[in-house]
Amino acid sequence: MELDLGWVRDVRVNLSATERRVATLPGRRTVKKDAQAAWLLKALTCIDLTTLNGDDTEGRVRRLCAKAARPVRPDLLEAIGMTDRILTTGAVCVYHRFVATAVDALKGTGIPVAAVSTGFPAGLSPHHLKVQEIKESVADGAEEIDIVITREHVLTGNWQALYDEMREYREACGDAHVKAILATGDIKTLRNVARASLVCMMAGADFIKTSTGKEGINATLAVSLTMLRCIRAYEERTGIKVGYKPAGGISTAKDVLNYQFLMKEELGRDWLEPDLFRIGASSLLADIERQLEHHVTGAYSAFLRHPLG
Ligand SMILES: O=C[C@H](O)COP(=O)(O)O
Repeated sequence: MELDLGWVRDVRVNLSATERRVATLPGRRTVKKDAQAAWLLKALTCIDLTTLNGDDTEGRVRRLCAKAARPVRPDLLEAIGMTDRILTTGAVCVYHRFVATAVDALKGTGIPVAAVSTGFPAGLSPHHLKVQEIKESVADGAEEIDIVITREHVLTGNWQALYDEMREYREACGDAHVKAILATGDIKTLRNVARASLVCMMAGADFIKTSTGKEGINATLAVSLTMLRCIRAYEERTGIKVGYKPAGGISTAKDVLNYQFLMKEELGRDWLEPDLFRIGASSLLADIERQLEHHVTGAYSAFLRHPLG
């Protein structure tokens, strides 16, 4: 849609109400036993299994892809009666450099590759290079592109520049889905988070995503509540369902359940599926597998028994 500056400027966020709402969530909601295993298996299908490190190698990316295709040990799946289901993570997320490797490693699995393009994580490369990077990631086979916005546009209130940038990224993605990373830890206020969320959705983002995982503060429940309310408002006004991806620091089964509860309460059942919900995480899968093992055997295993990449 066109940029609706009036809507962007009118947005307000009540900080204390937001904090109160999310503070009560972990105490109010809990799931146990079989229900917990089911929620965790659902969470697993929404993970963008991620490696975004300076020391990434083709070998690590291939190992991560193998894990994405078979995320839970076969004996555990058998014990919980899930052997007839094809369970995979939602995507594998890598730097542009490793897109072709991941596409090759995931051939035949149906798992899409997500690329962090546009000069991730700071997003301060020259604009034409960022657009070019998106095009090259798509040409290498990425079906999803995670772009990073220019935080300066938000911090200076230049909503038109943010909108134009996002529109160009959207266009460069072609048929690939685009997730807009707001880097919420950098843009300081919940009001900025809400405004940036709206602008990115107006400019065509398929998903809005909290963080790169590299900011000082990454995904939080308060930021998530703010972004989910914007997604809800956007759907009410346009009929378009935009997806949500919290990312960065979500590493335990307990964490992810809280995000799932929030999604269900705020947006409903549709937003618990991978087409509208992704979790950007590098180590969460290991804890989910540990919890599933505990569910089956009654004992916790050490993290070293759950290598990812
Ligand atoms: O988008 C994904 C994040 O970079 C992963 O962050 P994490 O390593 O804290 O799980």
